[in-house]
Amino acid sequence: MRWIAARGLHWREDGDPSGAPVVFANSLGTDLRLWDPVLPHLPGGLRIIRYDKRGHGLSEAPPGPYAMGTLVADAEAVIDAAGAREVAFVGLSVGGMIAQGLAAKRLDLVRVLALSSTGVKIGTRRLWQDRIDAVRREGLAAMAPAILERWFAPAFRAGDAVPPWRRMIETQFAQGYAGTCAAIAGTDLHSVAQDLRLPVLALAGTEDRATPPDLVREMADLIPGSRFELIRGAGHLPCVERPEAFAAALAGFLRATGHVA
Ligand SMILES: O=C(O)CC1=CCC(=O)O1
Repeated sequence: MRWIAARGLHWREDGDPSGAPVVFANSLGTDLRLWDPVLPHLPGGLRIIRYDKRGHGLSEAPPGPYAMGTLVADAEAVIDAAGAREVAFVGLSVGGMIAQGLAAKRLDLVRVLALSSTGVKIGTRRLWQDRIDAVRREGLAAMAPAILERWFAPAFRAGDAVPPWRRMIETQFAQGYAGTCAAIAGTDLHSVAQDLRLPVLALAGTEDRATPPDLVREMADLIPGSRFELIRGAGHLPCVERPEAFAAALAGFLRATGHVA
């Protein structure tokens, strides 16, 4: 367990300490355990760096609203704390927005991007304000059923794997959740995406109701030379629902771009 005191951020590393660095950024309402199902399926020779976005997991949850620039600066701080450079940055949903912002700002830190279940703009200001009002009024436990419906395809929800993910939602900070909603509401990366000049993989779950495949494809179409792949049968969190397929797509991309042998 590692800690960046100046920013109140929790991060950790796994895998090969001298391997090719891969940084993972999680989505709204999740913490770094989001990536647990994928790690066993990744190739060897990777240095896996994960962190809890501010307002989530073991990181601090200062009062919001958060700005996307602050979330990007947090990602920079994690990479600096790890002493890493030229990382592969993997971001899911708001984590994918952070990834785009980071690559635009600090191309020296990032070599390739994998953007899962994300877009250049997610939802509307009205939608996010409603979400902020709901979390302040009701709390995350009351919102969990609706969140799980957006996260997972019906087949996954019908099985017995959902309770730990419900717990993950319920144990996040309401203040951190609201602060992050505000960051998403204020973010439009249309012009940023068009100017990205690095290898990018865009991944979409065919059953995703939060960031449907068309939204992910819109982002991929804006990024010159990017690659778009569908993960069949998965909702918003393909790393949870289809971890082997997610890992295979990521590993194929890391090999194709020479990030790992
Ligand atoms: O709506 C959700 O809960 C899914 C989501 C949207 C942005 C994000 O990070 O997660």
